[in-house]
Amino acid sequence: MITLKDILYKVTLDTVVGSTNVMVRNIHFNSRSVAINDVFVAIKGTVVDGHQYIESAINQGAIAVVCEVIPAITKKGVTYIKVDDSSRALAIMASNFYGNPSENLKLVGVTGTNGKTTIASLLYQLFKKAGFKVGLLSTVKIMVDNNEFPATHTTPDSLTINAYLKQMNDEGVEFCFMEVSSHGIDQNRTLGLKFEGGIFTNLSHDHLDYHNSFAEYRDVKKRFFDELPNTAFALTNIDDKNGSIMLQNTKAKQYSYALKSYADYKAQILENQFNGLLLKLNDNEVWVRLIGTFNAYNILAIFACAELLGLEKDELLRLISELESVNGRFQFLISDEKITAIVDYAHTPDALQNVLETINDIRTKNEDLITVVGCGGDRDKTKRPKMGHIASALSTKVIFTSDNPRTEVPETIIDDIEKGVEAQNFKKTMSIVDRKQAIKTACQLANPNDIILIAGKGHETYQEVNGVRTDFDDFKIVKEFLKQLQK
Ligand SMILES: CC(=O)N[C@H]1[C@@H](OP(=O)(O)OP(=O)(O)OC[C@H]2O[C@@H](n3ccc(=O)[nH]c3=O)[C@H](O)[C@@H]2O)O[C@H](CO)[C@@H](O)[C@@H]1O[C@H](C)C(=O)N[C@@H](C)C(=O)N[C@H](CCC(=O)O)C(=O)O
Ligand SMILES: Nc1ncnc2c1ncn2[C@@H]1O[C@H](COP(=O)(O)OP(=O)(O)OP(=O)(O)O)[C@@H](O)[C@H]1O
Ligand SMILES: N[C@H](CCC[C@H](N)C(=O)O)C(=O)O
Ligand SMILES: [Mg+2]
Repeated sequence: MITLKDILYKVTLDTVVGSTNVMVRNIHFNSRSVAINDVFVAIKGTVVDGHQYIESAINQGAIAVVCEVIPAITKKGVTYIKVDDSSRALAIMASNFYGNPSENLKLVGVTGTNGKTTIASLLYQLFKKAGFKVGLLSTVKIMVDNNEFPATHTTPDSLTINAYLKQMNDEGVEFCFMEVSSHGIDQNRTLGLKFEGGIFTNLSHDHLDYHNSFAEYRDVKKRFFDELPNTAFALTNIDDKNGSIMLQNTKAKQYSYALKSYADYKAQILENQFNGLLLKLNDNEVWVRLIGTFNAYNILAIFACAELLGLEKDELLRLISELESVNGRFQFLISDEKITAIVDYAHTPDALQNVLETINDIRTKNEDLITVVGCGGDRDKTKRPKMGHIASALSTKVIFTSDNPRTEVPETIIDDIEKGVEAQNFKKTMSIVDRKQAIKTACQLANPNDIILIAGKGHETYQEVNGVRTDFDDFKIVKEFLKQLQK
């Protein structure tokens, strides 16, 4: 138990009705989770206004309420705190409640449209290999050193973040790498955390359903760097036209990385093949087992970040050459018959184009590129024809299939995708509703040296149909079929 006064340390209080010298058991922003002696923080959400649940939170035992508007009728014995912005207050309260755990480890945040999961996960891998106890908060999973927990968000809410950071403190974790999404920044989920460093990857059109404009999306990302302390480093991709904008107002020490421009950390691609990249990182040559130009950026960011965190260069280069691709992010295998299979999470037109262009940059005309792809049900329908167009224009053969149809009819989704295929590309395509059969067919169609891309599900381990999730793992399935074909 901790006093309300201690939880509110550094929160700017507008009005206080009642006492802050009360003992508090827990903090909640969802009234449904409130129990006796908890604090309820009322937040105006995107769907409803949490203020309308103040009464029900009190009925469930809330001893205090933090809100932007104190209700007209207050209850005796309950403390009401008015603040300017409840979600900001929540973030600071969350840190205080868990003993400011971000101050007891080195926390690095990765933000940008693409590459966050890849960079954060590879940094986790690298620091583990270097012998440290490490934490990870990512889209794919949460790691408290060796203990794995499922992730529900790319950047969880501030209470969840601090709860995991506290667990990391208890485990003696020294470094933690986390993804910082634009939703996370906008909703103050990372506010009040003490970051040792921040990394910017790149910015392209995304999440414009949530942010009103590209400029707003960019400015939200920039806020993360604006809020870094002067003890932190801010590492940015200067090849991206928004890379320097990110650092305009930061107090942190500024560092840049680039493949094309002048920068503190530079990389040159010496070889780009299906079994990896030969890179020159500043003046050091290193072979990495990751594919494609965008991974050269990711590796460079990792190299720079690890050096800024104090890893010794020679050891760092050796560890970089040992890194393995992240689950479902350009994860690849090469069969004994020399068929390359790539599993990637590309589930948007942009990402799909990116991945296909990367593969086409490496492959020669003699090798076929067979793409297996679908689109999720109950999700943005406008992306379907676009993905149909991109897949068929940039592959030799395409098999359209299902990707979590959810409550929709799978055949209808595939029809929508096929609407984007241009007449001259139709003969390259076929549709197989059953994703397992689609993958099997791709394996049967492939000749030695061909490439199979299975896009859309990446690390997911299920197929969701009508609310039911059954086990499904693209990588395991393709690996099994390619093995069977060898017999
Ligand atoms: C659009 C969005 O980001 N929503 C997030 C937001 O919820 P919200 O504002 O919609 O909440 P709301 O339903 O309006 O409710 C407002 C308040 O009333 C409370 N309430 C509500 C009902 C009730 O009975 N009692 C009660 O107290 C709610 O707990 C909440 O505090 O705040 C919640 C708590 O932090 C988040 O879980 C929730 O994430 C939803 C589930 C979500 O899908 N978010 C996605 C879009 C997201 O955050 N994605 C990013 C990036 C992904 C990427 O880069 O691809 C991520 O970081 O994961
Ligand atoms: N640096 C990069 N630049 C462009 N594309 C990338 C980069 N790194 C990875 N990708 C591609 O972008 C997609 C997303 O990669 P990743 O999961 O690492 O990004 P993310 O920022 O975590 O995305 P999300 O917002 O979905 O969590 C993948 O399809 C991957 O192949
Ligand atoms: N976070 C995204 C991921 C989509 C992945 C794709 N496999 C799908 O199910 O549509 C969503 O749930 O919309
Ligand atoms: Mg991610």
